[in-house]
Amino acid sequence: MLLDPAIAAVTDRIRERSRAARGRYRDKVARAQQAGPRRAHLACGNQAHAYAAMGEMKDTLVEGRAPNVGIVTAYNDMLSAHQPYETYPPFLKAAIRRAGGTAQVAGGVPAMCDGVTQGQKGMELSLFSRDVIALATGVALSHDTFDAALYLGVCDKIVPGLVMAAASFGHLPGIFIPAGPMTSGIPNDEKAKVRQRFATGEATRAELMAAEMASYHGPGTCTFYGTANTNQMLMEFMGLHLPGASFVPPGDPLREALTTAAAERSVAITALGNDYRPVADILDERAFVNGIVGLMATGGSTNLVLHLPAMARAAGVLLDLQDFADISARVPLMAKVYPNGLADVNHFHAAGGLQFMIGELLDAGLLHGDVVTVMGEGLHHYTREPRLVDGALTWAEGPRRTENDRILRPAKDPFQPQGGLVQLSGNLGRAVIKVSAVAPERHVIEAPARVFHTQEAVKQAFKAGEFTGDVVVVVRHQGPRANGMPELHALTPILAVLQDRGHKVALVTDGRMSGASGKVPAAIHVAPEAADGGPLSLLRDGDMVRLDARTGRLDVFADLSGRTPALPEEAEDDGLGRELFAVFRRNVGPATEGASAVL
Ligand SMILES: O=C(O)[C@H](O)[C@@H](O)[C@H](O)[C@H](O)COP(=O)(O)O
Ligand code: SF4
Repeated sequence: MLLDPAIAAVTDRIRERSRAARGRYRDKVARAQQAGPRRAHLACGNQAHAYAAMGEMKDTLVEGRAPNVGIVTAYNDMLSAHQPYETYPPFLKAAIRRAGGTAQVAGGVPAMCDGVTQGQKGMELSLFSRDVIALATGVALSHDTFDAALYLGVCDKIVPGLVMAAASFGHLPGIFIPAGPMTSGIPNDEKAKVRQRFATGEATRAELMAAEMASYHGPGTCTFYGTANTNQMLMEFMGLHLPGASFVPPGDPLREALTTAAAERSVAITALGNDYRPVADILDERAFVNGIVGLMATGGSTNLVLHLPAMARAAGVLLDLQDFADISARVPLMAKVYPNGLADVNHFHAAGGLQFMIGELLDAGLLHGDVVTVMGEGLHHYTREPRLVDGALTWAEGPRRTENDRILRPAKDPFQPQGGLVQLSGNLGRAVIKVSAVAPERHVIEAPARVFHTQEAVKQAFKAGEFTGDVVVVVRHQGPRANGMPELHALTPILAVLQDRGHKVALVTDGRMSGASGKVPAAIHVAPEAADGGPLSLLRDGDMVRLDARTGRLDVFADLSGRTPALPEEAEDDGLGRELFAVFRRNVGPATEGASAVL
């Protein structure tokens, strides 16, 4: 199928914009490749230290002919999605040994659960933790004894941080290994309703706790289509998972077979063999365009509008918000998974999932098919789904029709003709809004502003009954330089209550929202941020603000000239590590470029 002209034009524009940066990147990768097999240039002492504790693998390692695979793991018990990784390293090592290689845990990386820190002080470290993960992965791989890497990570900032590092070590082949989604609990929508009833005092704390525990009830990724599951989609659309690996639950025999297969594949695609697949050959402008197409077609998390530019820049690919806007304008919304609908990722997967979508989008010419992937040449590999036949893993032709058109639709008969994310611009700056989860009649909101500097202040105003009509809630000084750009998802229940009362409600912030945020229109990632003197800092209560997702405008109808910028209250260090991240706040770039302090 010929590539759609609009997708081709965006790709050409990115390729042209990135030409110099991508050239420098490819030169760097070539230098690393010329250094030859990764251990040939290490001194005896370096190698002795590296292998000292490797037991039966030691001789093979010293001999130096078998591929050595570095495992980078984001295991911890705090993220339900990462808890299954506890047992992965010995399992992977055994599989790699059977495949003729050796393996070492190169290092661990930190992982923050945004569900644990949501609405708490820790959330101010969340976005910066992505860069910390990239740095920690760099520390792990800097031992430089590896011919390939396996990346164990699923959630919000973990996959982006790992990809930033995998691209930086682009001479190494790399495969991302997921652990799979939690089995379905109570519907996400039911949980959200109990939260709203708790916010209005109609539900007890005991009822709320029971609903939360019935929603988040076991190992695996939370089942809403938030940032973590959007990451899983990206890893298939960009060719860094094995096909169909994303949504097989932990403990399923197919899960174990896919993990084994990824281990075996990592041995097969090193420079020591004859199917060398370095990450640098996979992560080019076409892979990132394919990722953005998947983001739009699935109505994925707004956080990827921050993460993808940082991931791409690590590979010498320069993305702009206009690239997202142009792809969103061309790609249909094919999936309705919470918060965009009532289904969860398990239902989505059962309806046909990513394999159905990739097939549809390839047939529609909306994806680059001629790409390099860890599975082989071409994205067509990702239209196939894994099966266990007589105990053996095989890939079969994936579904070519949806099993549930209330969850998943063909590209020719989508839920919406355009993607879920819209760029806004106007006299308040640039912003992003996720419209796939917002009712069409709420795509334009014009109302008086109420201006706040913290989420807590909004909650206090709600409790005091101060919201009695249409309102644009402005929460400023939440940008990367101000306090690390936290998610303000804890405001969702009270904003939804106001909306359900019949008020026109919108949120405008230089902060961000969760991938699980949904039905209330929110203009987020406003840049320039208030802490950088952006117009948000000049807003006052009562200013008339208009958020228009149809025309892509964000404006205030007031003369801001002559106003003095409002400064936030000085935040005090709180014993939760805030002071350790001052260097990130000082050096972080704008949200429009991915809000990174390292790239
Ligand atoms: O971007 C995301 O997907 C969110 O960061 C998500 O990972 C986070 O955990 C939410 O807070 C979960 O939703 P609740 O807070 O509503 O449980
Ligand atoms: S999806 Fe969010 S809440 Fe769930 S484990 Fe991952 S980070 Fe935590």
